[in-house]
Amino acid sequence: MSDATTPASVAVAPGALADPVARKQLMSGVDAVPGSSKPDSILVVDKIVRQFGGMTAVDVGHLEVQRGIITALIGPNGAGKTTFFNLITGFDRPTTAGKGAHWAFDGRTLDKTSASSVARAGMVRTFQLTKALSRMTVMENMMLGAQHQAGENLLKSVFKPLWANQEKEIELKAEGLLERFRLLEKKDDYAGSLSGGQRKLLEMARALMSDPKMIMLDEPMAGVNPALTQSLLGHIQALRDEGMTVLFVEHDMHVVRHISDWVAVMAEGRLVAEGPSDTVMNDKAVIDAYLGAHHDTDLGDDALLSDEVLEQIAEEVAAEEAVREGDATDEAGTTGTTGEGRP
Ligand SMILES: Nc1ncnc2c1ncn2[C@@H]1O[C@H](COP(=O)(O)OP(=O)(O)OP(=O)(O)O)[C@@H](O)[C@H]1O
Repeated sequence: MSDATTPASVAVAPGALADPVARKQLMSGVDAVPGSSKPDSILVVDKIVRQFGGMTAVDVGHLEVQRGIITALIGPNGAGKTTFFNLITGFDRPTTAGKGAHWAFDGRTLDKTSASSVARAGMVRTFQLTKALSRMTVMENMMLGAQHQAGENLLKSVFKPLWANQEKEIELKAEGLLERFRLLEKKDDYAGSLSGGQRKLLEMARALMSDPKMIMLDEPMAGVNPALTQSLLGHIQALRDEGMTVLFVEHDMHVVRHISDWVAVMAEGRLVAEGPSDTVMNDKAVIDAYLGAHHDTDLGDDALLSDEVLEQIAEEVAAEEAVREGDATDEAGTTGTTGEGRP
């Protein structure tokens, strides 16, 4: 848990955070430290640890997600982001289950809640199209997204005429969402025939069938061509502007910079930094987490390459050159060539 001062609790009115100034103002009182308290947290996570054999994939002490804004969860490969998503949505169990792990969504404890109950509570994640889903039509995929509504319940099937109206309603809702995501004319096509970007739109549309309060997107931009990127980003921002909370995992740092109101960073299973994107992406812990291993990682802004990092890279390059020169000199000594390798 952070030792940050708790900002005054503020109940955010739906839609109030469509205004960027309001969002900035709201988050300006929040300390940019891992585990900081938020004015109106929709998700609060405590002591979630997941070990695989002897390896700790996730070890998050405390994390709060602010309601009504876009939060990005970033971190290098293997940082534990997907495992963390799996844990809080009930698709996996923490090693600390029953031993201090606790998480609550919109005030409701989810520790022992199944994945479908988590979705019913209003926290819904997108899923990549599996082979089975690819063989279903776009509309069939949408109807699956509404599974917990009438029609799913076998008992109700006995009284079909009673809920047949609702089935029609669900279909209309699906059509409305498909129209919004420009997929309506594809509704009878196999989902597998969609482009990468259209699949992402379908994943989002399907998640919205259950009217979530928070949508969790796992790499929404992966495999999306530039033409659809802008449209996808616009859809994500529109959801936020309508009052939905968005939590997303993304590797594309340009995207993170562009749409995130807040960024949380994981490395080696832990939460290592938090804050507004411009602050976080200049944070030494973040730079170390990404650049420590991969100097060629694009963090979306050259400004991130601080003097310190540039100096470090320059030193490493100079050291490598010195080694190469040493090798060349050795070679010259044994073959009788000049330093430039010419006889
Ligand atoms: N089922 C599993 N069994 C064993 N190890 C696992 C399992 N799932 C994840 N891991 C390990 O846990 C660590 C965290 O993986 P995870 O996929 O959560 O990271 P990530 O941050 O989502 O990475 P990426 O950005 O590459 O998707 C990795 O070392 C991974 O190999």
